[in-house]
Amino acid sequence: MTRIALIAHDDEKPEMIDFAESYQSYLSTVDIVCTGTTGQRIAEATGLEVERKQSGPLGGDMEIGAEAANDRIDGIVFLRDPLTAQPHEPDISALLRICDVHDTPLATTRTSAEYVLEGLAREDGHELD
Ligand SMILES: O=C(CO)COP(=O)(O)O
Repeated sequence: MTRIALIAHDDEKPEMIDFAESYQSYLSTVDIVCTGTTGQRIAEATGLEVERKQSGPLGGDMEIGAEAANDRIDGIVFLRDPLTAQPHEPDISALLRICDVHDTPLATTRTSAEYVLEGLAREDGHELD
């Protein structure tokens, strides 16, 4: 089954929830994996079933990166906060790098996230509303 990672920094969590609501019908057909707090917020807001890793600062980005390194992830939406320094910046950079290495589709903005989801949905033969 298609496996999609959803990750958002704190300032971007409202945007991520809005995004997940917009694509809820498609997201309900795939496996979703999230960093801890993002997953909790998405599950509460949408009722979608999500697998939650550690929170980002506690290693969640690295857990998702490990899956990307094993080609287990079909796409990642990572809404980063471009204006706030993160204590776990090395982990974030490592995740982005491993996506480059494995050609894992990665979106870091709302519009690029829409393009990635639309591409994955098309591959899955899912009609978006
Ligand atoms: O920090 C994050 C990604 O780098 C996100 O972690 P949370 O989803 O646990 O807030």
